[in-house]
Amino acid sequence: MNILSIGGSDPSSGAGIQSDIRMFSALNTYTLTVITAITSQNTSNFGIVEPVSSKMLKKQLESLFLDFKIDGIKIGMVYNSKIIKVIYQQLNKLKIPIVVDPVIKSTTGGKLLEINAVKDFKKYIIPLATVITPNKDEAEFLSKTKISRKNTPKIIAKKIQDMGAKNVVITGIEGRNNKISDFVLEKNTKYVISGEKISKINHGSGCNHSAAIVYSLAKKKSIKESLYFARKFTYDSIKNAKKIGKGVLITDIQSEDKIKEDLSNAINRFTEIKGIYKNIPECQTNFVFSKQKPKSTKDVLGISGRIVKAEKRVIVAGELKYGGSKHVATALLSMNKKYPQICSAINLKYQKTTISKIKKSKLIVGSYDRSLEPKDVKIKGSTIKWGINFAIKNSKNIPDVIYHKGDFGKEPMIIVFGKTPENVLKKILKITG
Ligand SMILES: Nc1ncnc2c1ncn2[C@@H]1O[C@H](COP(=O)(O)OP(=O)(O)O)[C@@H](O)[C@H]1O
Ligand SMILES: Cc1ncc(COP(=O)(O)OP(=O)(O)O)c(N)n1
Repeated sequence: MNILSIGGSDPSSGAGIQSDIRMFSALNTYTLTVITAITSQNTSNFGIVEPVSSKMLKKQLESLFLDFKIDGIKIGMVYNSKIIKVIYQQLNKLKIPIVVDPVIKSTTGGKLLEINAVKDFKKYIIPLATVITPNKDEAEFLSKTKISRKNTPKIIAKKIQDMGAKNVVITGIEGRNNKISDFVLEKNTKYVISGEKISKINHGSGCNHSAAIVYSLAKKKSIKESLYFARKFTYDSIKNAKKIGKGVLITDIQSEDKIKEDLSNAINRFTEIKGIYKNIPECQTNFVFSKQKPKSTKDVLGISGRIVKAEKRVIVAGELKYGGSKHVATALLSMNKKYPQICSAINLKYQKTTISKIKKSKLIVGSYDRSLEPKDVKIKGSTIKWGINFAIKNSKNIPDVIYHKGDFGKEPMIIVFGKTPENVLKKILKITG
């Protein structure tokens, strides 16, 4: 799939064209780009803007339209009237989804749309939009109306829809109980998408949101499905935002490929630890790594077979697959529910020597006694969940390791937890060998 991003260059790659390339790549989508303006900005300050000429803009667009099948277009920073008019001339006959992110001011205070271009923005760019995604301030600015009890988000969204956008999403409306909501006016239907507000000031969430919407629309999903997808995608990107520069955080997506790469590297290194075969239990070992906010074992990457003992070596039997692990993944899900930063785990053979090494190292250890398992837990088969929750409850801090000594016919086990497979590996190195 090919998606075209039309917008400004942000050298810090936190927003604009460079951010879109990162996001579409994380979604395994080829990004075509047309630059409207070059900006100088970083995570703290906004410098200057140099718009490209109309001729340059037109040539960029023509060169792409002549060569590629384009499945969707995202429009970000357009800056001035000349740019706006060229975009309109080139795009107004297209029949593919177009998402407009009306960027007016950057988080760092930079001007992304000239004030004397606002009229043309409304006249030419807004009517191109299959979906337009103003944040609350942008919606108030475009509609010239402050959101209030009288002037509800619906009234404001309708004003923007009347300018020609087919569907309007007003993002980032803050509510009570740490909630943040997006108000949607889809043709004649209205609804609200609400969720938890992450307390991070970030660069790029709006760009990611509109990028994810166009990606999903280009995959022929409905407006509603696309908005829910984009909301989750953006939430993950904010959750995973990193302090790369000195100022605001830069949003990022932990791509599935990166999860695979990290887990695969850690598994390879695990198999090379001297004498590690002594730590493989009878039921063998699995090593898992989850996506952010995993909901079920389907969001946890693990080995579809196991890491097995072959005399004095260990070998990986099976492939990395989401849903590949049941037991270790279930233990991780219980831990992650309480401590969302914990996304990786491995199970090892229970040995008294390992437990005493764990106790000597500074790792935090929790345990549970399977003979205390309530009957209904046994019947429901939710032993692991019960055990991990029991150990968490009885530990003041996040346990690095949880073990149980088994029960009649049940093998004792140690599970090592960490934020990443690399983090788990570091803990294993402290307690094995
Ligand atoms: N702090 C936050 N926590 C969770 N979601 C957020 C947060 N800030 C914005 N969002 C969501 O991210 C998406 C992009 O919105 P927003 O960041 O408001 O756009 P913009 O960058 O244009 O201001 C929306 O779905 C919005 O609700
Ligand atoms: C070139 C460029 N385009 C867009 C923006 C807006 O980024 P930001 O201020 O972080 O806002 P959101 O991406 O979160 O809407 C920019 N700064 N530069």
